[in-house]
Amino acid sequence: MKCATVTIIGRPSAGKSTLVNTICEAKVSITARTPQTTRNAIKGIYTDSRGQLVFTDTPGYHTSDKQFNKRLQDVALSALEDSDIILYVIDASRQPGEEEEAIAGLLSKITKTPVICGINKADILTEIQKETATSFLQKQLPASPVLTFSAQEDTGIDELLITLFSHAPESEPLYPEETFTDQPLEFRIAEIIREKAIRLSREELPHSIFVEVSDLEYNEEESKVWVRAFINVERESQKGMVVGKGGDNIKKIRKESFKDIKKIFPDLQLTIDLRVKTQEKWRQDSGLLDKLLT
Ligand SMILES: Nc1nc2c(ncn2[C@@H]2O[C@H](COP(=O)(O)OP(=O)(O)OP(=O)(O)O)[C@@H](O)[C@H]2O)c(=O)[nH]1
Repeated sequence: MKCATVTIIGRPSAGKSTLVNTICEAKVSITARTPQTTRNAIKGIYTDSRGQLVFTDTPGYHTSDKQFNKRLQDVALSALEDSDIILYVIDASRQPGEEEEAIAGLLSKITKTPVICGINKADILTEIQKETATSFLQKQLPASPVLTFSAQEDTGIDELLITLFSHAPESEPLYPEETFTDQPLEFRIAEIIREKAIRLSREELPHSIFVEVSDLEYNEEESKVWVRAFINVERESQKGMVVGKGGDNIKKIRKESFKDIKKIFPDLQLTIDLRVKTQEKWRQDSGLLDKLLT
């Protein structure tokens, strides 16, 4: 059997979360049109007769030196050093630019861990865009194989898995076969709510939101489960944007979250108590950042 930990790196919105979801066929990470929505190193686990691949979905790599982005960068770098394989995903519909060069430059310095390059969004790329991206990657990372696929359309993914397994070391699986994520339940629930809150709120909000599941109670006799969660915003003024007029928006967030959380508890009667709270400057609170990023 083979088993490898695979760290996915790439610019924000390259499609890293979509790729993990497609491979693992489960909603383990969150996707949204807003860049940099993935704050944690989330694992998706894929197992078949060849062995097991454990994916770490790194946050978007940023060159900014602000504390928040710096922390994201630290997470990406520490995850890279620990893995068996690095999968570098690029969205070739955008020009490479400074950020892409920074990532490629960083990866070119890695000698011990194999780097596999993936050109994503093949479904919307022109031949010229594919060629430009391929030659960029061949120049920057001449030792790395380059594959083209569409995470969204699920094309080229089988070839990607073949390449990943060919670089995976011989080893016993790290997780039981049926596992697709090792995230604690509270975290999965918080991620579902955060995704809905981001999708349903105005553009300027996303980075100011984090979700905390404060209570998760089961009543086995009555087949009931009760969830209390807080959507935390940074400023009092943002609270209204999440809650919406007459509570309209928060109701929508709860309704949409309910559908996905219900899938986790199909046989239980689910109640969600969702509230909005202001926690000023949470992004500058390093204690809280530690909690969220580990
Ligand atoms: N056309 C097309 N769109 C894609 C594909 N893969 C991802 N997308 C879209 O690209 C956007 C970003 O995808 P994500 O998976 O959230 O990207 P990410 O790299 O995880 O982003 P961060 O978490 O911000 O680092 C979403 O709107 C996806 O639907 C693809 O293969 N084709």
